Amino acid sequence: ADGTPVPSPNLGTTIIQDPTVFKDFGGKEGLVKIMDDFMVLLIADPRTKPFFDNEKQAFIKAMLVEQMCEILNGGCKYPGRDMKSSHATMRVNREAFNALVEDFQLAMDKHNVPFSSQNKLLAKLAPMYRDIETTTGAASATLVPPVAK
Ligand code: HEM
Repeated sequence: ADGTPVPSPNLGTTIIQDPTVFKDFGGKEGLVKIMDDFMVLLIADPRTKPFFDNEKQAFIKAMLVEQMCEILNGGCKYPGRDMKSSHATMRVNREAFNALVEDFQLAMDKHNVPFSSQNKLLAKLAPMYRDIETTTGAASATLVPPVAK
């Protein structure tokens, strides 16, 4: 009733109300560019390459754009799955999670997103480790359990 958007149940967090943050990301166009560079970094990074060097990268990028756009109150509606179910078939550990966050910071730096706005978004993403980290052991992008031939 007060005009506050209702967060999507799959978003994993609440949205950022301050509209200057979305502007600092260059709007949706800016997010598309950031995710393009982010994916390049993820594939160049040996810690994350096994997860992203596959045919799903375009889909994942598109989902990330919608998710970040909605979190930044950019008028998008994230259509993807929740964080727990979309990462449940992998073994993501703390190292892999931190590597992804580092690479995302590099991508945001490259696009001159002010540090304060980077941190506002990162504060929303950081608690998602609870749903995304699936192991305290070795990381692996192999489906669990293995798919029978
Ligand atoms: C805060 C951190 C993260 C966010 C916000 C995030 C977000 C997302 C989103 C929105 C999707 C698409 C969901 C869907 O399928 O509908 C996805 C899928 C995926 N994510 Fe993440 N993710 C994060 C961390 C990670 C990490 C640390 C890894 C591995 C190192 C990872 C690997 C993947 C992979 C491989 C998929 C595709 C899964 C599939 O479709 O089979 N993600 N993620």
